[in-house]
Amino acid sequence: MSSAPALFTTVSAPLDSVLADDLYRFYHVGDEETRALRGVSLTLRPGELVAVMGASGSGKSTLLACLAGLDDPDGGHVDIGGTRITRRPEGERARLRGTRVGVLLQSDNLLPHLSVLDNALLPMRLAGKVDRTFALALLGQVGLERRAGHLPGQLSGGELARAGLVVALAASPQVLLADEPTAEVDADTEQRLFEVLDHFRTRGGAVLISTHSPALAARADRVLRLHDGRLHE
Ligand SMILES: Nc1ncnc2c1ncn2[C@@H]1O[C@H](COP(=O)(O)OP(=O)(O)OP(=O)(O)O)[C@@H](O)[C@H]1O
Repeated sequence: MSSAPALFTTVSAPLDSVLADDLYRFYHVGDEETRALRGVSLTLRPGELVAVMGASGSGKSTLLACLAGLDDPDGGHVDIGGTRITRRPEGERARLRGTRVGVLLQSDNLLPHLSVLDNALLPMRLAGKVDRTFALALLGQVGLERRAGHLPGQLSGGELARAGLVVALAASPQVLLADEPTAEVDADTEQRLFEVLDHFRTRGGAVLISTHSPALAARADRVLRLHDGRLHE
């Protein structure tokens, strides 16, 4: 499986894949203020895999959501391949994500009434490039070829994690932003998922993951640590 043929076309992005400049995000619930991000800056370049680690509640999911343009920071901005995603109309953000960014959130990416294969074909349809052979090859790479016709509710937790990654990568993005892609999977499944990330990185994709897994972080090019809303390399 790890010696799979080159699945991803080589990405050539001349600019930083992701540039985050001085991000602030404060949440307010009643009188309670949570300072989730306090001046976070980072760059993610083509062909690198960066892991963000930090205690539960340190702001990792908030950072990922701001990078993906799913949430707006209160201060600072994010550029994807030189294009601003922060505080842009939702249609523009969705287009940018659809063409350049694969997003894998903690709550999985799959629509419950579509088969695993149809879930993988959906982002391709939105990006205007349906490639069933590629979708099946990706499913094969994560060992899910025999689950293509199953509904998400018929998969195990580890299988769901693998299918979610396939959906995030289906439209051949330049950037993958994945929030704890190996949460709640066993060591073998983590290895399979890493191989897919590594393959994507080798072909020039830029990967940023949040993780609690020291084993996964050890295989990243860089590890960033979030503590009290600030990043430390
Ligand atoms: N929508 C929200 N409203 C209010 N507070 C929030 C909201 N989302 C997150 N928070 C708070 O912001 C802080 C950062 O949360 P976040 O989910 O980014 O942390 P995390 O590092 O991803 O945690 P975990 O590792 O447990 O997933 C936490 O204290 C959380 O309670």
